[in-house]
Amino acid sequence: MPAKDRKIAFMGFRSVGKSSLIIQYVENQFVDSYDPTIENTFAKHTKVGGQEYNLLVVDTAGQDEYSVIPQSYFININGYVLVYSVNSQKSFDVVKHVYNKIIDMKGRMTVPIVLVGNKKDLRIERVISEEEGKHLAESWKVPFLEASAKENSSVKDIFDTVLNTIKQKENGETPEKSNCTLS
Ligand SMILES: Nc1nc2c(ncn2[C@@H]2O[C@H](COP(=O)(O)OP(=O)(O)OP(=O)(O)O)[C@@H](O)[C@H]2O)c(=O)[nH]1
Repeated sequence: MPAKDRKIAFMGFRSVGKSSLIIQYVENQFVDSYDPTIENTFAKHTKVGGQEYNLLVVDTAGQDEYSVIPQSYFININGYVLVYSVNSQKSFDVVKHVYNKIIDMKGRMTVPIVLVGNKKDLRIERVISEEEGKHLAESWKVPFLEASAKENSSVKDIFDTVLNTIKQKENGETPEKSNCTLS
């Protein structure tokens, strides 16, 4: 099977760790300093479920509730990773705004999205429980993961999950449908 070209965008509030998750995945390193992103694109060749991918990852400038999302983030993007950090209520609120904007532009049924709660290593500072994240993802009917770029926890899972979600949507499956049995 030839490698498939896929492009995904990471979105969410400032400083939630979008760049850190991507750099951990692409370069296997964690940088503790904070350097706000304007926009970056990273390339990585990967294999998920026997399928090879030429993956492009767009690291966006952090959004807030007032951001107008550039048209380019809606064109030629196959899937979205929406990130909040578990120590920030504001980032959890902003991720809902970003979701609504994507859905307005792309339509609920067609758009592959994964919700990620990052910085799960910050146990004492946590203000968003895992249950709250799970609940939000369930209401959107999208996969949910908690991760830590710092501890390299569940980072590869994010990318595997978004590529699998894109594949399911392309095959016309929903997670519920693909699990159902006919009697
Ligand atoms: N403890 C902890 N800190 C993290 C984690 N991920 C990122 N950080 C830190 O959070 C800060 C912001 O990380 P970035 O990756 O730059 O966040 P961003 O979402 O790309 O930020 P913008 O470019 O402003 O949108 C940096 O100081 C990181 O070192 C994590 O999993 N745990």
